[in-house]
Amino acid sequence: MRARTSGGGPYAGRVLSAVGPPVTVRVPAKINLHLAVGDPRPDGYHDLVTVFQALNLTDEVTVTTVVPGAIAPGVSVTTVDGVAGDDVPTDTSNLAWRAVEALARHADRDPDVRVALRKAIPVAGGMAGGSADAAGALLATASLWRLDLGREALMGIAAEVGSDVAFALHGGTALGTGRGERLVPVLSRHTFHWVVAVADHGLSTPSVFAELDRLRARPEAPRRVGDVEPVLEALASGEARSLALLLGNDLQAAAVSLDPGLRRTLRAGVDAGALAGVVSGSGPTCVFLCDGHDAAVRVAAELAGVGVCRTVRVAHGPVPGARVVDGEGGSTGPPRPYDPGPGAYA
Ligand SMILES: C[C@@](CO)(OP(=O)(O)O)[C@H](O)COP(=O)(O)OP(=O)(O)OC[C@H]1O[C@@H](n2ccc(N)nc2=O)[C@H](O)[C@@H]1O
Ligand SMILES: Nc1ncnc2c1ncn2[C@@H]1O[C@H](COP(=O)(O)OP(=O)(O)O)[C@@H](O)[C@H]1O
Repeated sequence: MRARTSGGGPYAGRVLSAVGPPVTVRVPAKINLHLAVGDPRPDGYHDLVTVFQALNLTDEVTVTTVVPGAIAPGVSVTTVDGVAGDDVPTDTSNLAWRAVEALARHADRDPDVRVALRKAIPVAGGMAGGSADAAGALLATASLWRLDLGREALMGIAAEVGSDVAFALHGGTALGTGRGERLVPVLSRHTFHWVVAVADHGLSTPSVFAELDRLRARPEAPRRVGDVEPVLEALASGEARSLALLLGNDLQAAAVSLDPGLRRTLRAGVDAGALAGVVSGSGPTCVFLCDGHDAAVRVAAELAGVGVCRTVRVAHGPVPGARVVDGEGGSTGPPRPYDPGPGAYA
């Protein structure tokens, strides 16, 4: 079914796409188990060597075809699980919308969709919630439009939208280089159990990178994290205790410098019985590796009682990247053009 708009508005006279059922994609948050940050590049970015892991803390992105007079183009946001969504834009600066626009340019068509975000990933928390929404919007829109896109093409568009978007599509555990957008799957045996301490405020990613540059310009520059190889070996062994000794993040010193209260959060998690804790990405979320699910539940309960953060969540990883989900709001149509494949969470 194709429809032509009538009357005014941005799509007046244009041929609109077939009005198929909405597509819903579930997409995970990430944490960085290892984050080595290089010196600033001429383009303002920093080269990274990072190990991402996707956690079962997910946003849902539903993309619906615009119906003139009924469904307007744009973005709407609802939050769940106590997530504070005030900072999430609903205009064209929303990363999910930017992803739709990037895909529309690639497909040479109008971005004639409505994007509904259901956010459970903390905002500006160092868990790449915006990037997750962008990845979800890309996959959902590509499915809605039944674009014949390969994995490489979709990953390329993802990397244009933001450094972490490609990983949100990929999921699992992966080694990221460049800005973090060049990915290689990492063998990760077993499931790792985490406690996620969500702060009551966000930290701006560019400010944290800038603070690291400032700290590194001083004589007492923070120590850099070690090589990534031992981290990869610990992941392959599946030993949480080995991995705990190796968690490291060059941005942690900068995040703590901007938000000294994080020191207390990190200490409280370990005092509560976690094997180790680390700031995720640019923070301020802190994640704590625990010795199994039951231990994580105990640590979460104790940490929640200390009052060092807004909310505490129990999570595990690795989990798959962005996936079309069936059910209400989802689509049960024929196979989708993009399939990240089983290697996505080796
Ligand atoms: C730090 C990390 C680690 O995974 O995660 P978050 O803490 O944001 O979740 C990422 O590298 C963040 O990726 P993302 O949030 O997509 O960043 P982008 O939108 O690409 O960049 C935002 C800004 O951060 C700085 N930036 C980002 C990535 C990078 N490799 N070097 C940088 O210097 C730049 O100032 C850039 O303008
Ligand atoms: N869909 C989105 N969800 C969350 N934040 C978004 C989104 N689109 C744009 N933003 C902006 O990006 C900033 C960083 O958000 P987020 O991706 O959640 O954190 P981080 O970069 O720390 O992982 C937010 O403060 C917000 O202004």
